[in-house]
Amino acid sequence: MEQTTADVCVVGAGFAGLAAARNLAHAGREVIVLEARDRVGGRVWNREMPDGTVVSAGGTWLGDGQARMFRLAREYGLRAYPQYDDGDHVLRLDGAEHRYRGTIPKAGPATLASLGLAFTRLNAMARRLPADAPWLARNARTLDARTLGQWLADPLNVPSGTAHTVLKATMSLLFCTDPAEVSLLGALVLARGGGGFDYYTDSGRTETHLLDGGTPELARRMAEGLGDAVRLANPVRRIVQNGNDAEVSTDALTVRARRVIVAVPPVLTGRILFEPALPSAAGHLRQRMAPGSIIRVHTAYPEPFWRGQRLSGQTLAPLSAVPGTIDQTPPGGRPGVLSSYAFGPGAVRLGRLDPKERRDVWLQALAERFGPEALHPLGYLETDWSAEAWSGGGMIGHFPPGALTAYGRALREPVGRIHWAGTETATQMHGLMEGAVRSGERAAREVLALN
Ligand SMILES: Cc1cc2nc3c(=O)[nH]c(=O)nc-3n(C[C@H](O)[C@H](O)[C@H](O)COP(=O)(O)OP(=O)(O)OC[C@H]3O[C@@H](n4cnc5c(N)ncnc54)[C@H](O)[C@@H]3O)c2cc1C
Repeated sequence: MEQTTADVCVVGAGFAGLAAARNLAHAGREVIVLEARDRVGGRVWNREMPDGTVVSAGGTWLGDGQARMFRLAREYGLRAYPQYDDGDHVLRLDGAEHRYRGTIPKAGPATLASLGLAFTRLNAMARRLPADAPWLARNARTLDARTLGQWLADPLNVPSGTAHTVLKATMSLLFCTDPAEVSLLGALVLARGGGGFDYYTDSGRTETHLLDGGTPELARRMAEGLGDAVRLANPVRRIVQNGNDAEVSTDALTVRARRVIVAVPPVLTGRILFEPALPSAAGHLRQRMAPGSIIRVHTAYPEPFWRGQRLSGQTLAPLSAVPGTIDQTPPGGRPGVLSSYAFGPGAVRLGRLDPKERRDVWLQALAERFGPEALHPLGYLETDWSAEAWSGGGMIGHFPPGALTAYGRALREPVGRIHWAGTETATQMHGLMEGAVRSGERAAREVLALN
């Protein structure tokens, strides 16, 4: 067993861990980053399709408010290019196809009024939350006892049935789970950090740019800058705290450090043995913050043929097996790449099919929107984030009812020498790559303030 020492040991080399390590190294601290996978990036991942096209299969788009991500991309020499946005988006509802541009679907005045009312009410509730301590809001218990699904199902909040269908699909997309599993208070925490739900649900604000080479290339370059400090294929099994330092152990290595930053998806802290055990709130909170299910499929075609039909490639079909699609064609324009998604219970159902059957269902769903050309891709690549052992699902861990008011204080509160990072701990841009970077920087500041 190799033994080594560092000022700070960072667990996890996603954007949160890398941002923390980078800032600590800049401040002159000796850092070691232990990463379970044989690659860095965590929930960002570049994968090669059968035709050789490389696609970003996890966190991909930057948008308004992702200033740190844009800055890091510039610093590490990566160009941001705009998302293809010409042509019509499509909303498929009740067997009808509504083409629209911009953010507001043409879905009838009652539906639109209902959507507007719901967003106004949700945003007003979100704005009233204290960003750092939503569990202290005056009505926190009431909000936390209710699910997002219950709130959406109340006709006083969402009078139109069609609007309910759209909102339920949109929220399932955001949390990758049925809104019945998400605390209303927890959902508002996400909204609060982006300035409102309309930010997270407006691709014209959240998905404005991609990085040439992909966001995983940015993570790779950040890790390269840290040199030998990043130790891949080293899942942390145990963290022992004693009087003077902490001992962080993998199967092959023990790092003795004065401080530890744990930057793994919250629920995966349950795989680490803490000695002494974590205080009950810290453990219980993380056990409850499970991620949802998301299957993402990339299909490559000789060219982005939908653009010829004056379609942007962006579609929402709440009742389809594959509710969402977006154009992810590389900047050169060839091949044409569509990224499509199944979320929550829909993704779980599709995951049960055998691969051939799932591919057939998937391509058929694309053909309903884009025509028969969609049935014959050059390449087809599935990424099921639930099958990723070191993510356990995606896109983010959510708060179930009761968790925030009972244990929320433990979200960022250090436990002895252990500090917490990860996008789920971010107060701003929570759930996004920007939130991950911000959380890593915050954890680094905590450590620097102490030593
Ligand atoms: C399909 C998908 C699409 C997304 N789309 C977008 C998008 O377009 N824009 C956007 O901004 N965000 C998007 N996101 C969210 C974004 O990817 C995440 O918010 C962000 O990458 C999380 O970073 P993190 O560092 O907090 O966690 P992670 O990236 O999960 O990093 C945690 C790291 O810890 C490692 N780890 C886990 N356990 C251990 C252990 N015991 N020992 C050592 N290492 C361990 C993991 O391997 C991982 O590398 C998307 C996510 C997914 C899954």
